[in-house]
Amino acid sequence: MFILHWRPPLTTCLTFRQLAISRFNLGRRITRSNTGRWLCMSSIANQSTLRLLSQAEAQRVDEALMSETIGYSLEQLMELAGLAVALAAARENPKRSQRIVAVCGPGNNGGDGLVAARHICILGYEHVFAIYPKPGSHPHFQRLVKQAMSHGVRFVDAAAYEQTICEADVLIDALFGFSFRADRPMRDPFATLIRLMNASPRATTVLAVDIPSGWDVERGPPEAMRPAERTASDPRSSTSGDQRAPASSLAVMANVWVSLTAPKRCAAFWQGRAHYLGGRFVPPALAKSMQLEPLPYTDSELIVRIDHLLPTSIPGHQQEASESR
Ligand SMILES: NC(=O)C1=CN([C@@H]2O[C@H](COP(=O)(O)OP(=O)(O)OC[C@H]3O[C@@H](n4cnc5c(N)ncnc54)[C@H](O)[C@@H]3O)[C@@H](O)[C@H]2O)[C@H](O)CC1
Ligand SMILES: [K+]
Repeated sequence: MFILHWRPPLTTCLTFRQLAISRFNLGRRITRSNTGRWLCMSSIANQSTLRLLSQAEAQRVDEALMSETIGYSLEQLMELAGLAVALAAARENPKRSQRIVAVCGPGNNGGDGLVAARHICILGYEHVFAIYPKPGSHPHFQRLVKQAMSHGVRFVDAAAYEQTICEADVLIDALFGFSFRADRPMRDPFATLIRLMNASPRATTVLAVDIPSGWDVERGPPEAMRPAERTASDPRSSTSGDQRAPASSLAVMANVWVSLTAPKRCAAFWQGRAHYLGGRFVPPALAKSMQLEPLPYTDSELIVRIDHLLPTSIPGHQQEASESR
C-alpha cells in the first residue's frame, strides 16, 4: 500500500480557473473561501444550497455566539451586523448625496439599524436620517442613539415621518427581525411606517435587515404578497396543513436583503435584486455544529452575495425586483 502525495502545480490551478471562466462562464461562481480553498459555487448550489435556519435555530445560534464558550457580547454582534448592513447599502447605492432613512424598530433589529445609520454617515453619506418611534429601554440603545447623532444621523420627529420616508432614496428596513410574531396583529406606528415605506415614490433601494419586516421567519411573506403559484405548490404554504394564519397581511416590500449570521427559512421566498450575508464572525466550530456551509468571502470583505446559493426549488424565486416592487 502506498499513499500518493500530489500537489497540483500553480499553473494547473490557474488553468482550471481560466477554463472555468472562459468555457463555462463560471467567473462569478468560482471563488476562494476564507480558508483559501477554491470553491465552485455552482457545485455548492447544486449539491446542497445554503441551509436555511428555522426561527428556533436562529435564536440558538445567537445564544451560542453569546455563550460563555464563545463570549461575544450583544453589543459586539450588533456592531458587526450594522456594519455589514452599511457596507451592503453603500455597495448598492454608491452616490454619497443620496438620502438614506433607517426605520428602526423596538428590538435588536432596530439596534442594527441604528448602527448601520452611523456607519453610513461614517462612509461619507451626507443625508442620513433615523426614524425610531419606540426606543429600546436598555442603556445600550440610548448609547447607540448618541453615537449615531454624534456622527450626523438626524433623528426625525413623528410629525415628519411621512415626508422623510417620501423623500428617501434608500430605505433601511430595521423594524423587525427574527423575533417577529407574524401571528400577532401589527399595530401602529409600525403598520403606518410599513405602508409609508411601500408607497415611497423615490426609493430605489429598500434594504431589509435580516428579514423583511412583517415576514414570518419560516413561512415568508404574508399570503397576500405571495405569487399565486407559490401558495398552491409550496409545501411551506399555510394551505398545506399548517393551521396558523398570519394575523397581519402587511410587510415591507424590500428589494435588497442582508441576512445576518445565516439566512433564515423565509429566504427561500426571495425575489429581490440582491441578497447579501453578513456573518463573517461565526467561529468554525459553531458553523460546523449548526451545519452552516463555509461561505466565499473574498479578501477583506465582510459581506458576500448569496442569491445564487439560496434554494431555487420555489417557482419564481429568481425573478427581478421590479416584479415584486
Ligand atoms: N445574529 C446576528 O448576527 C445578530 C442579530 N441581531 C439582530 O437581532 C434581531 C432579533 O432581535 P430581537 O430583539 O430578538 O427581535 P426583533 O428586533 O426581531 O423584534 C422584537 C420586537 O418586536 C416586537 N414584536 C414582535 N412581533 C410583533 C408584532 N406582530 N407586532 C408588533 N411588534 C412585534 C416585540 O415585542 C419586540 O419588541 C435579528 O433579526 C437581527 O437583526 C442582533 O443585532 C445581534 C446580532
Ligand atoms: K427587518
